[in-house]
Amino acid sequence: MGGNGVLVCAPLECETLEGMLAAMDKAKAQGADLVELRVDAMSFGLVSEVEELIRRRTLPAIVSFRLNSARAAQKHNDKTTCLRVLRLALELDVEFVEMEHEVVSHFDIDELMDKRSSSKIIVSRYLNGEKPSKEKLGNFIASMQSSGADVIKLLVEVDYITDLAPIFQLLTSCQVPLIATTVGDRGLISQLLGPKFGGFLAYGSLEGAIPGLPTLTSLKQVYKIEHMNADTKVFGLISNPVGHSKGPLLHNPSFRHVGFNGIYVPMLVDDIEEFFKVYTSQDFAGFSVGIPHKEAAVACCDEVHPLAKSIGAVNTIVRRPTDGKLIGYNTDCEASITAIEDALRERHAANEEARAMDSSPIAGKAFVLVGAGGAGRALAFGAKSRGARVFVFNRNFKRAKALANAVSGEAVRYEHLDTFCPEQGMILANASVVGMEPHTDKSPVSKEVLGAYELVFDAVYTPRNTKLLQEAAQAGAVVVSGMEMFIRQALNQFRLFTSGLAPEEFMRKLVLEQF
Ligand SMILES: O=C1C[C@@](O)(C(=O)O)C[C@@H](O)[C@@H]1O
Repeated sequence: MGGNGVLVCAPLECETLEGMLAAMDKAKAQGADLVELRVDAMSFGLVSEVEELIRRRTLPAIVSFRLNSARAAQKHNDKTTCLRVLRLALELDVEFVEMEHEVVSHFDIDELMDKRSSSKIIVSRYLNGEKPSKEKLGNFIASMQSSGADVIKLLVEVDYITDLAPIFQLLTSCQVPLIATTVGDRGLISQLLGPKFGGFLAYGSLEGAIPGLPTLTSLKQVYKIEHMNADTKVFGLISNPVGHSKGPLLHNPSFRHVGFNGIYVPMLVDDIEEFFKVYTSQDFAGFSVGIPHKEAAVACCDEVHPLAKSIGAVNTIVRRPTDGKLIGYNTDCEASITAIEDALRERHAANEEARAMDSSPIAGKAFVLVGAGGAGRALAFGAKSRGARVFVFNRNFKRAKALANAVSGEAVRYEHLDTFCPEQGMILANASVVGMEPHTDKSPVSKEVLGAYELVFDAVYTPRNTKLLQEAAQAGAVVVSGMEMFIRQALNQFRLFTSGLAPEEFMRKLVLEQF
């Protein structure tokens, strides 16, 4: 158990007794404080197997026998068996016994309550297909509370991250210990932020076992939720997809390194405008913005920094503590352009043809940009500000044209990308998602034309060495990984999040050693 009293619980669903015991040992090794034994998952013939499981448990346990699930219907589990198992668990004095509100009657609950000595009773309810308003959830809680439960649990299916807001409000206000857990990828932050809002426990899965749940190792090592308290400021990456981001691995340890009480979580957001309508509290203090929301983010801000405004894309938002206003910035532009400049300067210095340090090594060069989304806009404006001639390629030609016009550049049809070679020594920058995990066998540009480029940059950073960069290196170009842009944009973002702190050496070391 951590400093805030929050328990980390691993739900285990194995068919065999030995499987359950092995999974329990694993959960223990990965830092779980307790396990939820979903005994309805076991294909046991005898209740004696459950008895053995409980007796041989190596961690405190919740014994749960769900009847209200698709699996229960398949396995013909019935209420009589369920009650037998729960009675047995109480007789064996297991730490927690969980029963479903919609299955077990008040009469059953009373009977089971009478049986227990020190076990705590969790009464749970599964809500699917209903949009969970705060009122609705509150009503369920009130009726569950009247059963005399020690702990109440809500299992909610969420379609959008905004569905979690009423759950956070309830966690804060509920008078009885409350567990709120969710089903679906959009619910991930309910477990990561639960402890901040007063949740009784957080669920973590064994490596990769349950989609939508954080892993036990990430709860323990990345988020360290045991340190979280009501004052912890929430930061997050608003993106879709979001799972590829290394942001949580970078920002969370860095917050701890500088002693800043913050947590940085992935936020799988479908509609950014709706997101900011719902999450208005000062608890949600700052955001990174990723694909595909960077352009739409501009309109969500109350104030936008002039650079971000001219680019038309925001990748960083800070909620101003004094008045709650959302202020938008762009840290991608300087990050990507300085990464390219530094690599060229290094190359020129090595070749002893160094130019005057005060002019950009990009000045006057042909800058070929692939992708006209948020990241592409930042690169195009950055290149233009350094005096480059910008050529924009984008699958949607209209967007390519609009961006090219904005930077006095030229839009070229996407079909010509593989043969485009007006001169030698150009710079190529990929700002599209082509080549990003899981599509690592793809490259936006064929290798035959790469010899025309002096430098190739890829904004994709997962993987660090994309197919494009591998082929560019083979063709003799200087290559700059998106990881360099990632770290630089994150450093400035971190300064904005924390009002000036940025442990550069620490953050660079993390990226080098752990990613
Ligand atoms: O483009 C990126 C990458 C990012 O989306 C991420 O993957 O963590 C975070 C954003 O701030 C940044 O602009």
